[in-house]
Amino acid sequence: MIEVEFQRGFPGLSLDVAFQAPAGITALFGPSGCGKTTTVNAVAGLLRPDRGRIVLNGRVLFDGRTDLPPQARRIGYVFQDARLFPHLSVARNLRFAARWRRGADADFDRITAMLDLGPLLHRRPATLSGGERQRVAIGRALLSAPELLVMDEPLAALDEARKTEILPWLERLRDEVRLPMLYVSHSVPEVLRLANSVVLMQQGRVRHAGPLTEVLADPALAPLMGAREAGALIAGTVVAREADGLSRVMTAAGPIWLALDRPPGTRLRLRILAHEVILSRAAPQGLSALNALPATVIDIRDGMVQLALGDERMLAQITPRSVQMLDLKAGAACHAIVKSVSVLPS
Ligand SMILES: Nc1ncnc2c1ncn2[C@@H]1O[C@H](COP(=O)(O)OP(=O)(O)OP(=O)(O)O)[C@@H](O)[C@H]1O
Repeated sequence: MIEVEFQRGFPGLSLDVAFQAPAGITALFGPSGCGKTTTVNAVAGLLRPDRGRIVLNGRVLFDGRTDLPPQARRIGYVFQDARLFPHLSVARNLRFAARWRRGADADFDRITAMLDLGPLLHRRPATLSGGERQRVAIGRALLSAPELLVMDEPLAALDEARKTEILPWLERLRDEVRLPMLYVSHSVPEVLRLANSVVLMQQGRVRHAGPLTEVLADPALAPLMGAREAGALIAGTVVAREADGLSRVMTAAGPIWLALDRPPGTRLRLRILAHEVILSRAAPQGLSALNALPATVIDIRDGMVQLALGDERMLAQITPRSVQMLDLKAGAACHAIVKSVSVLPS
């Protein structure tokens, strides 16, 4: 767990930042110039706050008295450009990061296997693709045995094909390495695919910090991620393939049937946008939509109905006239009819 709280003034912007990030990927998200890079630099020890307190797993990195230098903070940093040593092979770039550590050989084998770096070990950085270079940079950061991984727009310099190539590795990192990771990004698709939590930043301040699912399902916060993005992000697992070819996906909101070809056990993230959900007070009958889930209204605001479905939250975009016709208010029982679901790998 990383605990961050600091202030730092610049002529054009004063930063006043506070959030905590547990294990998993926490995206620092916000418009250009809102202070994302400055924040991760303060955490990594590359920028000195005016005041504050930064604590990693109970260890003070910075406060009024302590100010550990970057190399003593146990933080792995992956920059936009990989910054590998050009004259060293991939293997030597990797070994360099672990050079002082006991147990480094076992880590070398484990991390090389996890990121499938074996075939690249004898190559020089100049002969690698941008995506391969970033994979090596991630491996190098992990080999320093960090307690926190900081990634500042690690995909920003890559073209779409290379981004697509590296995303599954970042997912693997998220699911297999139990580290807190701060991930700076202003790409909504990247955040949706990778993040567990989000720190939403605006003009040097934290507007909200919390689980991604909570941000997307909150009508007040979702617009900060881009108006089109309001909706739910629900975790599910494929449990069965039905006789008619549809897959049954179990979620905390209930079972959802999807036309998918994934084996049972596959974990997914399901994205259900607010404008793809319609509401009905009675259990719907005679509808072509496959998925109608019992729900309870939590709140109605700005044309959005916020719903509870078991432990999950969902949004439905709705006109004031429909709110009136259906007599919807907080606490009302209804059914959420989901017209379409997009599936993100998890
Ligand atoms: N060394 C500095 N000197 C003066 N001002 C600075 C300095 N570093 C950061 N700032 C101020 O902080 C602002 C935020 O910069 P920062 O790079 O953290 O934003 P960002 O959210 O990462 O933006 P982007 O998405 O474009 O990378 C800058 O626009 C600038 O006003």
